[in-house]
Amino acid sequence: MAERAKRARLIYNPSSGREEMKKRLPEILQRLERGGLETSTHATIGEGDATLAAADAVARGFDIVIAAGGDGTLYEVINGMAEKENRPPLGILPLGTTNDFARALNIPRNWEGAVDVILRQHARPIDVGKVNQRYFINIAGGGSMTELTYEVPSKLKTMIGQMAYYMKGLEKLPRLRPIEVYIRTPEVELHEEVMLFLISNSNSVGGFERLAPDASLSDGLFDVLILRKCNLAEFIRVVSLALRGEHLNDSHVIYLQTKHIQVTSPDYVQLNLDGEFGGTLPCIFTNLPQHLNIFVDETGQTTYKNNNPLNLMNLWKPKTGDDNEHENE
Ligand SMILES: Nc1ncnc2c1ncn2[C@@H]1O[C@H](COP(=O)(O)OP(=O)(O)OP(=O)(O)O)[C@@H](O)[C@H]1O
Repeated sequence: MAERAKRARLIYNPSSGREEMKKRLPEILQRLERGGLETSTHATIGEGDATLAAADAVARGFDIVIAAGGDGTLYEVINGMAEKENRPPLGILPLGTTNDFARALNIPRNWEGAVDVILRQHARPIDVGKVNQRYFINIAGGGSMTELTYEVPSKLKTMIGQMAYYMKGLEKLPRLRPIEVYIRTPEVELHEEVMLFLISNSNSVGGFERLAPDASLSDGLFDVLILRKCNLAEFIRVVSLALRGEHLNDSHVIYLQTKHIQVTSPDYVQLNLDGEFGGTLPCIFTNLPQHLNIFVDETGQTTYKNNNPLNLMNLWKPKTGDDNEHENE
């Protein structure tokens, strides 16, 4: 008896990035089908819909789930899958304004290359972060500037792409304020006034490629970076060091690795999870080791061009497809 074709559920956000998915859908479906994946689609209609669609795809027994869009869509899809017992492998088509996680996995930014990664079905087990009842795969953070990613209106991003982040970042710079936090891990306890804290799974975050140089996506550990209270000049200096990966020895920076971390604060602190609003403190972060299988480029051929790392405008600039093409395209 012939083996049945694998069934894939393609969950896509038609509004992602420059709305490329709307144009490319027939070609993407054709390539997936020719590559042997019987594919059906779900177009998301708004916030939270990709989470419902992913949970539904798991319940209906699809062999593969594909998230097409930006980091926001990926975040929602992961939140629909992470709780489930039988989690099918996940493919990513990075067609959003920000695609930090696809970048961390070296998934090609061009749709043909990304589809081919899915068709080769080389899965890598990836850690997932759990915070209260939500999940993240790339980074969680709180404090100055971390709310930037979800404060920029989607329409503005569609219209002017990354410029929208520059504008918002400049607007916020004079209003940087420290927050008071209590941080508890199995290894340390801290009580500090901090500008921000980041709890990272990968090293590719918001345009910083060397933020957590030892971060591994599969080691069961978070890389935690905390920036102590500082003034504007010091803030900019540490950020420019971070762009070169030279910030870890700075006296304002606390760096540690852990699998479990509790953060509380007397202040009102919003959480950013993979670029989306993720509730407020207090929070408990737990690393779920190798919780999801994600298709990656096993050939190692995908490389990303580095933008000018000394350009301070990169401060607020998540990498994009528009200015971040692959060298091997
Ligand atoms: N049909 C839709 N129309 C408008 N927004 C939608 C729609 N479907 C989903 N969304 C929302 O769009 C948000 C952004 O999606 P996504 O990350 O894929 O695109 P993006 O262009 O990279 O934007 P961002 O930079 O905000 O992540 C998601 O958080 C999702 O809730």
